[in-house]
Amino acid sequence: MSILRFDGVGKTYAGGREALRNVTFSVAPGEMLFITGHSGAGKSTLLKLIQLTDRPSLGSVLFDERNLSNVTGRRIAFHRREVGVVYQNHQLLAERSVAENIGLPLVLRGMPRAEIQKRVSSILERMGLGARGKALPSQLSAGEQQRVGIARAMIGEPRMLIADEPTGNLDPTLSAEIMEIFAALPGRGTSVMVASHDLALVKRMKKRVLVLSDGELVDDIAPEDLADE
Ligand SMILES: Nc1ncnc2c1ncn2[C@@H]1O[C@H](COP(=O)(O)OP(=O)(O)OP(=O)(O)O)[C@@H](O)[C@H]1O
Repeated sequence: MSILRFDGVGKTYAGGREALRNVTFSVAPGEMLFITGHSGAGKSTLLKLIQLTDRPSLGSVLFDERNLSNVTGRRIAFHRREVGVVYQNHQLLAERSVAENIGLPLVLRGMPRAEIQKRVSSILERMGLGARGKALPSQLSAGEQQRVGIARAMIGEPRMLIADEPTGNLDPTLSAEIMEIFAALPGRGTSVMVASHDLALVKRMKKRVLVLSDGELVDDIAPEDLADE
């Protein structure tokens, strides 16, 4: 049983650039893994195929045992509810409070306000942002803003959380702190997949690491094989 399975996936962009070649791996429910590789290795392309912002040219992507090539039209929006996304620059709404930013995905789903408030307070606590709900994003530090981005992606209890270079704008200490937050997220039923070019940082987290090079999956390192590095 897997939440995500790539089976012989290839992606060639218009113009002939082959971004992914014969990529096969699977992710168990609640598993945490990193994906790393040099710039242009194909990390963002792989994440786009999970969000259905792009489609494979070859092979198949299965999410919760469903082939995503059969997910079209209105069903794309339902699929995206199951995939929380954390962005590098967090993309928070500047004029909305932290609590409003985090609750927005639930407002869009029409959830009752009291239930949204309850969930938002709980996730604010969990992210160590308990006192910052009424603040505007600009009043927070870079690390706090990224924690708000993670909270917003998690609030809908997605089956999988994906993040593309979530520490790209942070200094090394904050980057490690944010990666620790990702590493602590699974175990509540959400699988987490974080892309980062920073191999040294990723290896320190002692989680599974997929390594892409020129579009090919060249390594799939188990946490126990990172223990002594
Ligand atoms: N929309 C596109 N059209 C054409 N080529 C693209 C497109 N998006 C990405 N590419 C190319 O596909 C390859 C893989 O890009 P991708 O963004 O997936 O790599 P990445 O590993 O995420 O890199 P980075 O760490 O720099 O973000 C690169 O050569 C890139 O130039």
